[in-house]
Order: sequence, then structure tokens, then C-alpha cells
Amino acid sequence: MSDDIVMHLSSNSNPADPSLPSKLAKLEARMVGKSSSSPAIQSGWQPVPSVKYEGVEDFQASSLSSDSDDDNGGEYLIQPNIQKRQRVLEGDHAPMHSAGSMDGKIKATEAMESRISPDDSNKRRQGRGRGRLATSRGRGMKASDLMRSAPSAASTSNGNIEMASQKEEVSLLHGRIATLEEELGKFRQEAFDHVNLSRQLEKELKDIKEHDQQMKKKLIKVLSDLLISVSRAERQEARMKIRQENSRLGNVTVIRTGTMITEVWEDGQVFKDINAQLKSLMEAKEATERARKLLKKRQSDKGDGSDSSDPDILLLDDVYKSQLASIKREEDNLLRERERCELEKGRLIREMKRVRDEDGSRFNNFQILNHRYALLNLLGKGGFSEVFKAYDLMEYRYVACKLHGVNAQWSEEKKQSYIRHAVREYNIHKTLVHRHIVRLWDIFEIDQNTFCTVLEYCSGKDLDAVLKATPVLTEKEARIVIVQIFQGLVYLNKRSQKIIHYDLKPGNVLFDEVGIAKLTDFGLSKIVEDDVGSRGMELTSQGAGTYWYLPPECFELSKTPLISSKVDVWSAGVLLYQMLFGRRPFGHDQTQERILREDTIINARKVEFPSKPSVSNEAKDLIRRCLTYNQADRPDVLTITQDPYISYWKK
Ligand SMILES: Nc1ncnc2c1ncn2[C@@H]1O[C@H](COP(=O)(O)OP(=O)(O)OP(=O)(O)O)[C@@H](O)[C@H]1O
Repeated sequence: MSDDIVMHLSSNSNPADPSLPSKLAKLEARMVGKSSSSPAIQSGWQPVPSVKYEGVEDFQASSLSSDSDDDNGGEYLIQPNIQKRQRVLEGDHAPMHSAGSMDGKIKATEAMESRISPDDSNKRRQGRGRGRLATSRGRGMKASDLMRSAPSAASTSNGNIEMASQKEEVSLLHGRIATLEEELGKFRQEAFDHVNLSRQLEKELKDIKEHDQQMKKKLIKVLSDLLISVSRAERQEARMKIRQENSRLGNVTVIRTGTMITEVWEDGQVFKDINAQLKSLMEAKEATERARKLLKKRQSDKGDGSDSSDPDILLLDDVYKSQLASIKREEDNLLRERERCELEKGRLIREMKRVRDEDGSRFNNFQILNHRYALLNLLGKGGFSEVFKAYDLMEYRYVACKLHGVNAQWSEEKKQSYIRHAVREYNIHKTLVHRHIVRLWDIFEIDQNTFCTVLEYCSGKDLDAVLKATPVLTEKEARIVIVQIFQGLVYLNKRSQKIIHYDLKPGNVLFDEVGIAKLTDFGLSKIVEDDVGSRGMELTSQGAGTYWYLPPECFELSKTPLISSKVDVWSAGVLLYQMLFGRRPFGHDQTQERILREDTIINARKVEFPSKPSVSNEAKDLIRRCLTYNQADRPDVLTITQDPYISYWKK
């Protein structure tokens, strides 16, 4: 039996359709009442070969179509079924009457329905059922017409058996339909439940999202409150420490001379104590030297040299000598202690300046910038900027917020030039991603005169602070730092767009919490354009930079200097020298102005090394190569980094 038949029956099994029971009743009545007097049986039935009666579908069609002409055509209705029955008995399996095959069809239909939505399948089933019904009727009409013209040859008993089997089959189908409808109902209920569940889940998701948002807000509030209270505590501690150090190391006092008020530094107790001890040592030294002189005089006054072996005199002389040696030792200790205190004093002065700058900053009250960066304490103040430690509330990490202030008094032209400069720096810096280069995360405007760049936070000191605290590093430490600096420079020179840093100095080398060195401040950097030849690019910002660290070509006045990565090689050489010897190779004690006036760098033809501390020849050779006076002879970044002293990590 085809799917269509199942559909057809299913559509007719609808209790709302009363026609099926009446049709069945009619069918039964015909079979019972008319079969014995059937003329077809009397005259003998002749099969009609041209009529195709294959399966129930056709039987259904003919039986359904026959309900309108039961008076004259009923006797023929069973004929095709006898024929079919004969075929079945003969082994023709084409028509699918058996319950087994019905079952198979129904199962296939169910399987199909399970793959499509119950509603859809139901609709389709009903639609197809109706369509097939109309078609079957059409075909049924033709069949019955033909049958009317054909003589019937079936016996009554055969007809009864056939009818009984049809009835059974119909009731079976009714049962099936009822099961299917029941299942359909279940599917519908399930679908309804799923829709409800998905609505409920959607609502729950929305609630969770809202809750998440609220929690996030709370978290940010708790986090920033916590950060603020830690920062407040740090501020208090810093000020308390300064007060303690002030009495020990010194403080700023105000001196009034007429109408002029000047601030001067007054040393603290530790310096007074050391100086007093040095003074008394000096006095003791002088007294001992005086006594020794007297002894010598007594010896020479006698003139006969007889006392030269006088044990008393010999002993006294040794006592004086030993006393002088002891005084010298103490003096040396005190001088070393004073030097150490001087370094502490320097640190205190910088910290006092930082705190003063922090108190004077308009950003000192823990603002949250750009709804994201919680400003904490001031790290330091540069020429036109303040750098604050901050916390990124979105990425959950510390950052350094550099606040660039454009002076409101500046002319519009100067403001624009400054902003252009900063944006240029940002555009260069933001593309740099390397372990030895400070990352630039973000830039945004705060108000008309202020904008902020957000940098990777380096919690260690910068190299300038390190060298102020410990002017001479061991060679091993110095080498580790310079190797990292060169690695950063190699990165800048291996990009498709090469960059000259141009402002390498201790203040622009930062350290993170685990001591990794990173280059920062690309404010004076130059992008080396593709068309620049091997001789270098024009230096358009002559005069900028820190002169102790710049090579001779940057001071060329007769023509526009041509520069290359060799500028950074020179600066790195100066840095290595300074780390090893505690001073810069050229113009160490000179001011920037004096370096220019006296052409210090223009005359820096040969580098000299102090005898102390002792440094390896490899280090000295590298410094000499970096500080090659003639730019043409000086190696560039990629060449100098082949030096074994720098490439030692490859061993
Ligand atoms: N990314 C950072 N992480 C931690 N500290 C930083 C960071 N950037 C700068 N600082 C610190 O902030 C202070 C000021 O930095 P800034 O670069 O403004 O100073 P500068 O180099 O002295 O000034 P200028 O750029 O005007 O020469 C310095 O002490 C520096 O160590």
C-alpha cells in the first residue's frame, strides 16, 4: 500500500468526516443484499484486461466513487477484488494488502515525520490525502464506468470473505490512524513544551546577563576602591618616609634675601654626624702628624744619629704611623658612607619632587579615565607630561598613563605642532610589539588641552634611577642590559619600515618587575623611508635629543646631516661605557649648553678608558666600535650585533 493510501485513509478517519462509516455500511449492504441476484454471476464474468486494478488504492477509488451509483453498479464492485485475490493466491505481490507491508509503510511514514516537524507533516499529510482523494475519485470513476460495462463473475461467498477481510483491514487502519494521531498529539505537546522551555531559557539568559553586568559594575567598584585604598596607603607611607628621611638626610629650606625668596638644600643629621666625625679624625690626624714631626725634630736636633736605634723612639714612630693608618681607614669608611648618603639624598630629592608634582597635579584624585583606566599614583613628570601608574579595569592589569598637557597659553600653531608630534610618536610606537620595547596600548583625548597615551607598566626602575643609585654596574650586569637594548634595536631594524630611536639614554630604558629591559619614548624617532640610500636620511630635528648620547654627525652645522641606525649604535656605546665606568665618555661633567658651546662631541675623536674598574678587552673593543667617530666607518645595528660580546647568548 502506498503512502498516499495511508494518507488518504488517515484523512478519512477523521471523526469529523462522517462519510466513511456510511460508505462502509453501504458497501456491506451491497455485498450482502445483491450478490445472489447479480446478473454478472448468472451470465458469467468476463475479465476486462484493459482495466488496471492493482492494489487497494484503486479499490478505494472505485468503492468511494461508487457511492453515488449503488443502484446499477454495485454488483460490479467486488469484481476487481476477486481478480486481485486471485493474483495474490497466484503469488503476485505487487499490491500491498498485508498488515506487514502496511506496517512497513506506516513505520516509514513515522520515520519521515520524525524528521520533519509534527505540525508540518500533519498538514502535508492532510493536504496530500485530499489531493490523492480527488485523483483517486477521478480514476475510480473511470474504473467503475468500465466495470459497469463488464459482466460480473464472482460468487457471493467469495464476496463475503473479501468484504470481511476489507472490513478487518479498514478497522486495522482506523487503529493505526488513532495511534498516529495520538503520537502526533504527543509531538505537538513536546513541541509546545520545547517552545516554552526555550522561552524560559531565553529569559534566564537575559537575567544572567543583567546579573553579570551588575556584578561587573560591583567588581569594578570593589576593585577600584581597593586600588584607591592601597594607593592612599602608599601615598601616606611615601610622605612619612620623606619626613623621616628629611631629618636624617636633609630638607629644603627657604632663605629670604631682601625681597628674594630662594629654596636651598640643608643637609640632615647623618651628614652633620659624618662631617663631625671627619672633622675630629682630621684633628686627630693633625695631632698625630704634629707629634711625629716633633719626634723627627728631636731626632734631627740630636744630630749624631744615636737615637736611630733608640727603641723608644722607634716604638713611638711606629705608634704614630699606626695611628695615622687607622685614621685613614676610618676616614675612608666615613667618606664611603657619605657617598652612600649622597646617593640616598639624591633619591630623597627625586622622591620629594615626585610627591610635590603629585600634590600639584590635577589628576591626583583617583579619576577613572575613559571609563576604564583608574589613575593611581604619579610615577614621574617629564617635560610636558605626567606619568601615572593606573589600572586597566577592562584588561585587569596595571598600565602607565602618560598625560600629555598642551599649555593653554601656547599659540594655536604650537599646540598643533605638539599634537602632531605626539600622534606621530603614537603611530610609530603602536606598531611595535617586542619583548624589549614598551608596548603602547591606547590613546585618547581627555579635554581640549590634554590627551593620554596608555603604556605597558614597568614596575622596576629606569636605567637612570639604577645608575643614580649604583653608578657602576658589574660587567656581567652591564652586558645583560646592553644585549637586551641591542635586541630591541635589531627588531627596529629588521622591520619592513626601519626605525631610528634617536633618543637612547638611561631614562628611556625601563625595567619590568622581573628585570627585563625595555626601550621607550619614541618621541624623537625617525622612520627610515624606503628610498633612503646607504648614506642615511636627512636629520630635520637637529638640536633635539640629549647631547651626551648623540654622535658627531648630529652636530654637523655646515650641511643637513644624514643619519641612520648608526646614531643608535653610538648611543648604545655611550650607555655601555657609562654602566661600566660610572661616567659618560664625553662631556660627563658638562651641561648640554656647554657641550654645544665647546663642540665637545664634535671633538670626541677617541675614547679613553679609566684604569678602574677593570673591564674586559672584549667590552672595550665593542665600545670602541660603537664610538667610531666617522659615521661611514661605524657599523650599523645589524652589523654590530654580530659582535661576539653581544651575540654571546648564541653560544
Ligand atoms: N611605561 C612606564 N612604566 C613605568 N614607569 C614609567 C613608564 N613610562 C614612564 N615612566 C616613568 O615616568 C617618569 C616620567 O616619564 P617621562 O617619559 O615623561 O619622563 P622623561 O623621559 O623624563 O620626560 P621627557 O619625555 O619629557 O624627556 C619617569 O620616571 C619614568 O621612569
